[in-house]
Amino acid sequence: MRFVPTAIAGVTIVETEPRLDGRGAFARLYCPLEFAAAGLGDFRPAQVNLSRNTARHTLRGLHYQDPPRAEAKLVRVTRGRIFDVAVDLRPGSPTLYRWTGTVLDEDGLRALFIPEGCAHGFITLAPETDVLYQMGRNFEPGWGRGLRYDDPRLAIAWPAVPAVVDDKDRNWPLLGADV
Ligand SMILES: Cc1cn([C@H]2C[C@H](O)[C@@H](COP(=O)(O)OP(=O)(O)O[C@H]3O[C@@H](C)C(=O)[C@@H](O)[C@H]3O)O2)c(=O)[nH]c1=O
Repeated sequence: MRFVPTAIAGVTIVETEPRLDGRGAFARLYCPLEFAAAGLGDFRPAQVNLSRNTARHTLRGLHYQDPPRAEAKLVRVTRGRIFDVAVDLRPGSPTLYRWTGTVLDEDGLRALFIPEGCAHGFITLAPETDVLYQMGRNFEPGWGRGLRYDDPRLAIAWPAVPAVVDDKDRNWPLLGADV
């Protein structure tokens, strides 16, 4: 596996190194030892979730959880294509409130690791897009928090105008004027 850093410490593109043969390929997608060796901490997926998105330009996010329920996630696409975004919310971080984004598509061989303390969201770039998440923590209702995908203080350069957005995601609070 190859771990490619982004502009935000810990937010990491995880690439696989498939072994090809006459049948096709074999690829390792996750390994706790390799994650730890890459400096990503003790990421141990507790749940695996599927997000199925019917329409192109469906936007979900930006979602995070505060301590003590902060959660890391490893995100990949098994069908279709997304622009995947992480926002740094860690107090004291030199990249606080900065965002980074990358395209993930259905070859499934590239994933984005989002560490605890960062918000996450995506927009689909194709219809019928499936996003598979490995989550570092079990789902507990009531701990979910959000940022507005169109918050002018984040100024995320989404590659398309969102066509489908849940009311919940349209109504997260904007960041304060002091940010
Ligand atoms: C996140 C989650 C939701 N649910 C339920 C709650 C609700 O009834 C339904 C849909 O939940 P949501 O509206 O929160 O789904 P969604 O808006 O897709 O939430 C997801 O967005 C992306 C951007 C992420 O990063 C994920 O971690 C997650 O927050 O599924 C679970 O049962 N388990 C879970 O882990």
